[in-house]
Amino acid sequence: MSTFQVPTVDITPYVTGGTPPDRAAVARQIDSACREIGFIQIRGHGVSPAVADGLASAIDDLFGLPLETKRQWVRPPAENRGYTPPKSESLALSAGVQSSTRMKDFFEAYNVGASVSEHPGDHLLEAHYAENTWPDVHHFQQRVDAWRTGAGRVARTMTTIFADALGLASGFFEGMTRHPIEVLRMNNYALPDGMTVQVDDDLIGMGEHTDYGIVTILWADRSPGLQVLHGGRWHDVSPAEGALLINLGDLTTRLTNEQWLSTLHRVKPPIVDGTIRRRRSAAYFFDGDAEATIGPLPTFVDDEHPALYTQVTVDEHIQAKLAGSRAGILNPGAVREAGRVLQSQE
Ligand SMILES: O=C(O)CCC(=O)C(=O)O
Ligand SMILES: [Fe+2]
Repeated sequence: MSTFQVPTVDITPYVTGGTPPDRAAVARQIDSACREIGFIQIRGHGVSPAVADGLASAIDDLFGLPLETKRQWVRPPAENRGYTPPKSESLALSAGVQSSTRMKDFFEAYNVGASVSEHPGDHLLEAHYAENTWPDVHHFQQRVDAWRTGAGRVARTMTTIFADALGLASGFFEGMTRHPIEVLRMNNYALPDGMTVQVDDDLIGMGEHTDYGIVTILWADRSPGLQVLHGGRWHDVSPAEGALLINLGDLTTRLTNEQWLSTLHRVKPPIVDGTIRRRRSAAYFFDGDAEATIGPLPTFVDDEHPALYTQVTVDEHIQAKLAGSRAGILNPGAVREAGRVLQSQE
């Protein structure tokens, strides 16, 4: 495996009010990172280490509980909330890639997100804004909500930079993120005691997929396992101490008519002495208003660049993705993502 590096960008000028030239320099760096890689490591994001430590400790307290205890917080597949036991989801199906012979992904997860009650008075497509189930873990909600608030702020800062970098009107993304679908998925990669699987190269923590929305803010501990597809090969990615990973989702790819890429990624934690080395991560998905319509923007379409996607609502797009990952229904709308995975396997 090569020593591939994702670009690092310090976004301080957008967090603490930098000068216009400083901001323009950040926007240029983000533009080239999004065109070439679709994954960025950011510094200067302003979320305190104490808040990150709180998130990590909440993850540890929760996933350290017995499987049977955690199972009481499982929610139906249609609601992207609560506990997901190991081997319940197949992320590759969300990307339109069939993996019938492969065992399901072994990650376990806990999802929380923006709920109807957080947007009183808005008429929401309720399926995307289900209420949260909070586990019976001391101060779990406080610790996790502190992270959600910080990650939400980073997501909005990133979309401000995106508008500048893409030459769009400032405020463009605000228009489609008044009450965004927003989910924090906390992931734990470790085989629970008593689970027997063949520990071989096919064992996958989380199958290859692109994220679904506008942008993802990814906190990860520094255990290896995350890999991104670039130039037809999988590369290991690990954030530097205190940095956050940012990756683009499919909605941004659709808006930019593939000028910017939602990068395929997967998780394969290393196997040491026949067992999996534990890894933890938390992906904050910032997905746009459910009723917003998304398609290639006119500035990215011309005779040489015909529109590669039709207009869809965020609701339709996210539902098709979740049906793939959570309900096991291959996503027929992910033709272009599936093509990228299959190309990498040739
Ligand atoms: O565990 C990781 O680093 C990646 C998680 C991820 O890709 C996701 O939750 O969508
Ligand atoms: Fe992901």
